[in-house]
Amino acid sequence: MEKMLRIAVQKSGRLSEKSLEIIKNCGIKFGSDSRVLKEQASNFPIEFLYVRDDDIPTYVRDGVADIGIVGRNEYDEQAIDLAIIRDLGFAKCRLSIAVPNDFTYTGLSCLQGKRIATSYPHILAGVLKENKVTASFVQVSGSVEVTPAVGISDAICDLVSTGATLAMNGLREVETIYTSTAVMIGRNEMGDDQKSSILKRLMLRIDAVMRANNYKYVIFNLPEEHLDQVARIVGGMKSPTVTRLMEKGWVSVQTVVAEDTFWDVFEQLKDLGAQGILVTPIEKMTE
Ligand SMILES: Nc1ncnc2c1ncn2[C@@H]1O[C@H](COP(=O)(O)OP(=O)(O)OP(=O)(O)O)[C@@H](O)[C@H]1O
Ligand SMILES: O=P(O)(O)OC[C@H]1O[C@H](OP(=O)(O)OP(=O)(O)O)[C@H](O)[C@@H]1O
Ligand SMILES: [Mg+2]
Repeated sequence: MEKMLRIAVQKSGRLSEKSLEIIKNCGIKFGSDSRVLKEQASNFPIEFLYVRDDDIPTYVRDGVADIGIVGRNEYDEQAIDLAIIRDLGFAKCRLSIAVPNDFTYTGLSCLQGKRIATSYPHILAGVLKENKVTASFVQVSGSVEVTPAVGISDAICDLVSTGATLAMNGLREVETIYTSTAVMIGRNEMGDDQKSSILKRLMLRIDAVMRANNYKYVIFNLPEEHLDQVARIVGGMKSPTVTRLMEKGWVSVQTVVAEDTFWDVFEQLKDLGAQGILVTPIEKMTE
């Protein structure tokens, strides 16, 4: 019987949707009912385990799951020796220190002797130690932002993305101590050739999906005289594809452009007389 690679993903929360989306975009079919906590894909040798994110590093260490998707913050907080197989890039957030709006903050030394509420005592302890600050920790597993208002902490250290939760609870961010994205984790040694080869196949697909997400396919018309300049701006995968238009002196150019440089490139193309710029997403992309 063919072996299965077992992946642990968060059952519900900030990581769930994107974790499953990335695997679905690999053409892997699954997802019967959200109450099913273990299921197999119908067209790939992979089995899903839907659990709390805090449990994922231990499950992977103990071999309950072979790989898992967690926030890097959770992985570092638990300090379990595992391998980071890939940074998946989503669930971008930061671990920050925040204080009540009326707290006069001039630096980490202001926290000396204070009570700090957090769900990340290990990461926080490391930063305070480095800065020779001694504080007491109030360990809570959620709703950290409420603790100063109820008098059990003087400051907090929690995850921030938009900053809306801090603002709505009368807190202000004063120090970012850590930044995080979702990562795929696994044991340093899989210890099983069949599973290693399934993981290799899976990563080939995930890489193609991630690369595609970072690029756009761009088509535009251009006065031929500007082709050399444009080729320097848009390299494409090898070089741009150029076809002649019926109208004399004009060409159509097809290329790929990295998402994070897209608007810069767009402006330069406009300046060089590009017209009818069409931009489409790419589904899969290999090197
Ligand atoms: N506001 C945010 N924006 C982006 N990513 C976030 C945000 N908050 C948390 N994350 C990331 O998502 C991970 C899971 O967050 P979530 O709040 O869903 O966890 P949880 O409440 O501990 O869930 P669980 O019920 O599975 O234990 C965090 O460890 C972090 O990496
Ligand atoms: O800066 P923001 O965009 O407002 O996001 C920050 C909030 O998001 C996370 O909690 P989440 O909403 O996931 O709830 P939880 O406490 O149940 O984990 C985090 O713990 C913050 O409370
Ligand atoms: Mg959790």
